[in-house]
Amino acid sequence: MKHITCIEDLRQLHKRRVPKAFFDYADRGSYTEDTLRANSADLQQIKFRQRILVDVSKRSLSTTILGEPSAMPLILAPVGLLGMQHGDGEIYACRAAQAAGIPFTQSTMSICSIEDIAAAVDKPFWFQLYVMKDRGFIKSLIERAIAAKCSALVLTVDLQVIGQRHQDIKNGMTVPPEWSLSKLIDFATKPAWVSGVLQGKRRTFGNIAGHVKGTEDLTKLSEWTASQFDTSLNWKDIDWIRSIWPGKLILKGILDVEDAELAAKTGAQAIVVSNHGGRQLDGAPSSIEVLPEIADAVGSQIEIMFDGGIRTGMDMMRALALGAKSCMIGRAYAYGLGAGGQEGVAKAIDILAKELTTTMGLCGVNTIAEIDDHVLAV
Ligand SMILES: Cc1cc2nc3c(=O)[nH]c(=O)nc-3n(C[C@H](O)[C@H](O)[C@H](O)COP(=O)(O)O)c2cc1C
Ligand SMILES: CCCCCCC(=O)C(=O)O
Repeated sequence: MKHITCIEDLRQLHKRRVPKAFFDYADRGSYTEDTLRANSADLQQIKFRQRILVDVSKRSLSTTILGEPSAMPLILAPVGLLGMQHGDGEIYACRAAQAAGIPFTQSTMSICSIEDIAAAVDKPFWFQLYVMKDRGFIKSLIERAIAAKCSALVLTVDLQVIGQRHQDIKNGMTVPPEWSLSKLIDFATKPAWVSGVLQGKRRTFGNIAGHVKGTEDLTKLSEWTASQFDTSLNWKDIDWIRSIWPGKLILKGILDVEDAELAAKTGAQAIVVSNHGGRQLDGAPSSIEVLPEIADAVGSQIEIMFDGGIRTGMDMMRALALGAKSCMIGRAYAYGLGAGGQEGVAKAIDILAKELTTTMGLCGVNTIAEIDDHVLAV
């Protein structure tokens, strides 16, 4: 990893090492991908104010996230199928996050199960929930997260209806998955990836397989899962979740001020301003475009997390300056995982940390708490 200097280097290595279907699943977005592109493009347009001759010798990235100390204002976002980017990918990503002193969020749609991760790491991690029609199963999933001592529940609220990702269909990432000669050849040319995945604990959705009747079979499992996303999910369901989950609750996928105001009234501790990394509502604004108005409206009532398009520490600084208390990354660490397992995820975190600390120094700030819009050029 010596010559890897930025997240784009990890992306290129991921692309070489992981079969195209899984690389594209991580990399691409929904429909025209306008929102996917806008996430990064809008961040990059924001310019900093360079400040000089300020003593920046005592810079620190340390902060708190939901009242807990964190080495930096960064969280690994829930990313489905990490175990297909690298065998046991969820475990390696969680270990890298914990070694760096930041939270890791396990997706409902993980390959490793909640219990697999809990048995493999020392500290609590966060669990992300997709609410499915089978509420008995969802109740049992929340109870499993409680038993595993997960320290926050991230309820994703922007995937009741699934945005189509054209490239997944073209690559046969469908229900059931499609096989082709070119796909088999692609797999055959990635022996290190194949052996890593074969050595992994599981190769299907670990949280779901076997817990619901018939889902031991891969086709049935994927059909059941695809049919389970619940379009009837609404604000009243938050009360039901809160009646089962006693801990910290985060609502992820908010882009609208009115929704942020409703979220602040639910008793949740945080929201994530997010458009699901441009994978859902194509044509939605970039996350950074709506962050300032949401932060103005509810920032004093509820903790604000941000994601969408973060590829550099400079992007983190921009989001912090516009009202986020912390940032989540999805692709940036998924690229690291595909490129080099735990070491690759650690590299992604380290790249962002170094870029953020450098940017702070050149903008004349020493602490995360000092970052606000005075670091931006107007
Ligand atoms: C491959 C992939 C899978 C994802 N799976 C989930 C998921 O299971 N649950 C969820 O809430 N968000 C999921 N997301 C969205 C991320 O949590 C996050 O919102 C998004 O990646 C942020 O944008 P970024 O990738 O530009 O950092 C996924 C994102 C990617 C790239
Ligand atoms: C059947 C689609 C499930 C998608 C789950 C993972 C996810 O959120 C993503 O963005 O991909």
